[in-house]
Amino acid sequence: MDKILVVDDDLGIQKQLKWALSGVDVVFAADRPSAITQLRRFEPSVVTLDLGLPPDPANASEGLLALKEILSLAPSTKVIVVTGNDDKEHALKAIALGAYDYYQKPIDTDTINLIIHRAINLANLEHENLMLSRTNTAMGRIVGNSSAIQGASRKAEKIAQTDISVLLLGESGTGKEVFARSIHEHSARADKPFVAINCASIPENLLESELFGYEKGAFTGANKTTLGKIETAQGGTLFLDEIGDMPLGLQAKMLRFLQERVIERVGGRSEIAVDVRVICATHRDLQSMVSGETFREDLYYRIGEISILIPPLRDRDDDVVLLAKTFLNQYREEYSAKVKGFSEDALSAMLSHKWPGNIRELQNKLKSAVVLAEGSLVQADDLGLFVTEDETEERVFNLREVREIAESKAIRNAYHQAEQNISKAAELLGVTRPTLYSLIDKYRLDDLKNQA
Ligand SMILES: Nc1ncnc2c1ncn2[C@@H]1O[C@H](COP(=O)(O)OP(=O)(O)OP(=O)(O)O)[C@@H](O)[C@H]1O
Repeated sequence: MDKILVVDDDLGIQKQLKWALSGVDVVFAADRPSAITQLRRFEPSVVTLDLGLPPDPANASEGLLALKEILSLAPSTKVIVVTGNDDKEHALKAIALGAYDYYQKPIDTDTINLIIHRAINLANLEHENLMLSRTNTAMGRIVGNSSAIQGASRKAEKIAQTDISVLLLGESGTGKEVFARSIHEHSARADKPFVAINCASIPENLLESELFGYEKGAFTGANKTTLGKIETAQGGTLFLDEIGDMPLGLQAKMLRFLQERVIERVGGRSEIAVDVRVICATHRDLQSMVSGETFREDLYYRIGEISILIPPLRDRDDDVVLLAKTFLNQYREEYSAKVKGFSEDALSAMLSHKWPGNIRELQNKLKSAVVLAEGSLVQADDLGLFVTEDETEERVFNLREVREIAESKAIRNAYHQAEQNISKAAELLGVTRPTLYSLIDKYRLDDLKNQA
């Protein structure tokens, strides 16, 4: 239920508003300090604030101070100031300080009801927008909040508008194909084909005809002329996954295609012009392959006019929780399962696991957990993860560092357990909210601060 805080020392007005505001959870405060306590405790989306508060009810100073404190603690709160009959000056001052609206006494129930409900709607809308902008990166289908993934998506979004050849680098299962598709979908070629081919999964002798196509009679079994992947992508985007596994012989033919934008089918004699944008990906270290002469240097520079490093899951802060929730919802529907969320130990285990198989590993673990979970919460056990002692134990620098790592981890856990609510997280950790904020600053847990 929507919560509103009424700050007024007049008990008559408190009562009047309590009756007037049906369907809303109303809490009260009669002075500035208790208003701040209630704000911290209930986090109302809307506050009505009488500017004439004790100890100086004849003046607006205490009310204006309360307004400043409320907005600095919870800037998205919609504060409606209530002023004396002819006190327009202070009302305008309050608006200049960031109040959402003002209302002059005497209170007319219908009007104030309308103003309050409009403020509640706006606050809810802003909250929804904020949630959406957090879960969606610039590139739409890429789920993630961390600065690492946001940086990669911003780069991809800019590149999408051009025809530059892109090289996506990253470990297996980090989402290179997802990025390639997103770049295609955000490009002018979006309504043309996106054709993907994995160079590592096709036997060397078949890869050439798979890519370039073949003429009828080119080899035994070539009963009819067949287009290759490059031609099928005409006008669109060709995604060459695992380019590092392309045999050296074929690399030369690929280079010619990239330089001249023409191909010859296997067994063919004529050149065919193709207009495709090429995106390559690999988990290999192409630079050292170039040094070891297993990858052509000229091809390396041609495919990697711009490269984007897709970060491993372990470097994406709390994205693992966001992704896990997304996949949980997806699999729950797919398998008509009953699980609703994650237990504390499951969250903890997911946050400390290193995810060598990245997002694909997370998906696999979640699929079986959704099927195996007995209760309504997925447990660490269901994920095949175990809450281990801190994995950094083997490399201890000093006691300060140990404390810092342990505290950061505990803060992250509490924050997720409290569903991103800082006040609740502080309660779980047994510290005050300001102390938690200063710890977040101290340990540079910036992503938590941005979401708070
Ligand atoms: N940021 C993301 N948000 C949502 N789903 C994602 C994200 N990144 C990857 N996935 C999902 O994770 C799985 C693995 O991604 P993908 O196949 O793109 O990885 P990859 O890096 O190309 O792997 P490989 O190198 O093994 O081919 C896919 O099912 C994909 O849909």
